[in-house]
Amino acid sequence: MNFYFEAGKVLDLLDAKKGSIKGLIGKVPEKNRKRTAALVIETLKFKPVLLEVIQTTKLMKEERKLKSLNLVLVLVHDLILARGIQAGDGPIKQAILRHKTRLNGEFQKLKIKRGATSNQDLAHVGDERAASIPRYVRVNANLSSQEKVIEDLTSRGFVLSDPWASKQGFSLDPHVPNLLCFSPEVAFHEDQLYTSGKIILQDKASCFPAIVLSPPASDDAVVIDATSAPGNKTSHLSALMENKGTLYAFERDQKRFSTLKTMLNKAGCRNVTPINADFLTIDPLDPKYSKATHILLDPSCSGSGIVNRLDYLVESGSSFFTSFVQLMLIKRSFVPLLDTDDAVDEARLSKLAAFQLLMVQHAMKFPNVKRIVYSTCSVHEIEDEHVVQNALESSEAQSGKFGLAPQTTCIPTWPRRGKADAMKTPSHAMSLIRCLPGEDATNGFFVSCFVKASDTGVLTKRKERTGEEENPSSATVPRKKSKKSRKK
Ligand SMILES: C[S@@+](CC[C@H](N)C(=O)[O-])C[C@H]1O[C@@H](n2cnc3c(N)ncnc32)[C@H](O)[C@@H]1O
Repeated sequence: MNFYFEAGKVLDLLDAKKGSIKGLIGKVPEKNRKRTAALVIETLKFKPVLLEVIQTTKLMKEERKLKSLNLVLVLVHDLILARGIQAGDGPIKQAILRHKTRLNGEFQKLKIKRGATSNQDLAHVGDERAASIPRYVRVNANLSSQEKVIEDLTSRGFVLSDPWASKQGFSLDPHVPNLLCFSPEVAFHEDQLYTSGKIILQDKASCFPAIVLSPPASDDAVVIDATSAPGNKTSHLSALMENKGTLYAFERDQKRFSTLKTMLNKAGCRNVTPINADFLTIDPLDPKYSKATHILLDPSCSGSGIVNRLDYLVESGSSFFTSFVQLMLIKRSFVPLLDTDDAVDEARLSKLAAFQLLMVQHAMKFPNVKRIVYSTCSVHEIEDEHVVQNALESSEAQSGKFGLAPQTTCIPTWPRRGKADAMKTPSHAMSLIRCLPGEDATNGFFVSCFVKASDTGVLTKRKERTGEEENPSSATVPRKKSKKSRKK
């Protein structure tokens, strides 16, 4: 059983972002290392299928002894996809064997449903589009500088050149300051720049929200990251704030909160106050938080934009599909996340969208907030443009006079904007940012930014110039009719 425990532990550590597959397997006692490596990789390849089988059979719900999802995953892997569980009898093995027939049955049903002719057809082989995504490396300005990192890299043979031409080449990203692009084959998990927190491995698109929020860098700044773990965007915000002021970082999940704290510590974020709480329960008028002028909302989403699934499972953890969340779903039978049935999918997306809208509306209640960024790693309109449209029409937006920030303040040179036909006023889509996997050298992503009408600055300038109040951002503000126009 030992070697199953080792494999389960490696998967736990991968979920907690405590290292790379290679690094963590290197720490497994040598006698079990080879076997553990094979089991971990094979389990990751089949993880979505195994999760679905475990969920459908209600195995973990019925067998209270089974507490670790990752241990169950490796055991069920061997039961269904290998030569059976290679361990002596014990209560955990027995608990799983009691469901052997159903587990095998559900697996066969799944194969038929997916039109698979062999088990390998169900393996997660990654997405071809993932191959077009460079390895992005963000320099953590809290602990280093682009200049110093480049100096270090070039002293080790890296060259500023085309990252697609060789493994040694890297380039500066044209849209995100402090972001370097390498060949996807380059791994940095063991690199001292990474282990020391001087660089952060973060997809380009997921750097957009902090840039668009553009938080102030002053001692009296108050900023909120409402949904923080694992903390990539929090640490980015902290760096943009030059480690000044206060950044409240909320995270409702306890386990992810502990990952967040580790990450913030490693990244030298001295201006961040992490709080293990549900953002929706925070009183916007609480004197501690009411001063917040900028809020980042990157809530749980379907993760449909993430194409580097294997990398994603072991690296980013920034979506719904972490084992911990899966465990909660499997144990408590929450939303049937893995159901491929269209109707269930739609219901799940609607539920997510309703929650996402609530988060935006709640952020709009903070009395001093000027700028709110809402982002997802989803490509579904329902979680993206529709949430934005509904938020614009909400009473919170009306009373707070929120509209969309103009394109000029939302990475204006990024060419792919929101979907015009998904917005009531098509031109509003220009304020929104979309990233398309396979086309944009990033994962799929969506970013929007709400601003108080009076805080765009554009309004006044344009009024001064032309005497009228039309501008790209004010055009997106749902305005109440003036007394004059109401009379007409
Ligand atoms: C997409 S992840 C955030 C990723 C993070 N921004 C990053 O870049 O590393 C969403 C996170 O929000 C947390 N979350 C969801 N709803 C929340 C709420 N109401 N209050 C606080 N945290 C919440 C989830 O537990 C999850 O860790």
